[in-house]
Amino acid sequence: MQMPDPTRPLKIGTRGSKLALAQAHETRDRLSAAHGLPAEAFEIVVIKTTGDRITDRPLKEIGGKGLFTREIEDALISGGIDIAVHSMKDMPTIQPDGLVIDCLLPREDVRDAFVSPTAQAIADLPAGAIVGTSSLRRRAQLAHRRPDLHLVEFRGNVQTRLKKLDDGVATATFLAMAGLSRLGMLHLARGPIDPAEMLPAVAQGAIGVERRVEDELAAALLAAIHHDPTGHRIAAERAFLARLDGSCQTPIAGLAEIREETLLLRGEILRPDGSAAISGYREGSLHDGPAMGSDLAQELLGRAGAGFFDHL
Ligand SMILES: NCc1[nH]cc(CCC(=O)O)c1CC(=O)O
Repeated sequence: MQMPDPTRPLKIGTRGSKLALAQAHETRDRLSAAHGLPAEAFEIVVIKTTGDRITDRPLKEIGGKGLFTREIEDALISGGIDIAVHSMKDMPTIQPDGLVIDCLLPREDVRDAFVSPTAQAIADLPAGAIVGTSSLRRRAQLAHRRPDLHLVEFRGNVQTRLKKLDDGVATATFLAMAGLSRLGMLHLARGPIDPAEMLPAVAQGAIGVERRVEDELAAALLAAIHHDPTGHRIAAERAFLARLDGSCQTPIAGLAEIREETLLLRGEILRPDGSAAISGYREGSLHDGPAMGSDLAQELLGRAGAGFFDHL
């Protein structure tokens, strides 16, 4: 196989948060191990996105898709970087012309973690307890199960949110187990939440690597670290999301799993205020993910009827 030019390192674009950097390092280490390349063959390039710049407003107010990805994709298109590492959970379902994500790393824990200095689990929270989250999905899921809780907006990276808990702004919050694990902070989780109780976000725990479609060197390098089972699961979940036209404004959850060569997909949509939730299920062969995802989305949309998402 063609090897990277030793005088020109492969530029890996990423956001600058600790979690994003940990993911970029994992990608570099996997590439380095798969191809026997030294650390000098790679350069990590930190790119600031709109979502990173605006930290004082709820994400849904800033609006638009790709708040955490647009600037990185621009750098990829213009050749400033060669590959880009993303949390697939934050990725729009359609990539810009000329870019493709066909490399998924082995998926981490998909579950949400319950984080609180005082309570052991959701059931322990007293009526009226304040819970912080910036995720519309987690907010709607929690409001659905525990309408007595008081939900507040909790923006910022993992460190910022933990600081807010310390400062007593809220009694509890939720974070992805995957993020805590990659940050070496799993001890902060009181415990994982069973997906049957709180279905995770589409693609939670999955890292994807984006490249230019015509970049054959990047394609060959990345093919060696692609994890096929994760690819099938993410394809199903993202097809579900795509058919729902999921934006950051819509509470949607989805999880595909593989059991004995069968792909199992669960999906859920909720009213933003948690006053209703509709869920469904499909199963099929490993390559059926895209069809299963859009078919399940179609069913849920039909059951929901017009205006389902409008309630606030
Ligand atoms: N929206 C921010 C974000 N994007 C990816 C992760 C965690 C890592 C992952 O799910 O892969 C997080 C933080 C969180 O939800 O706690």
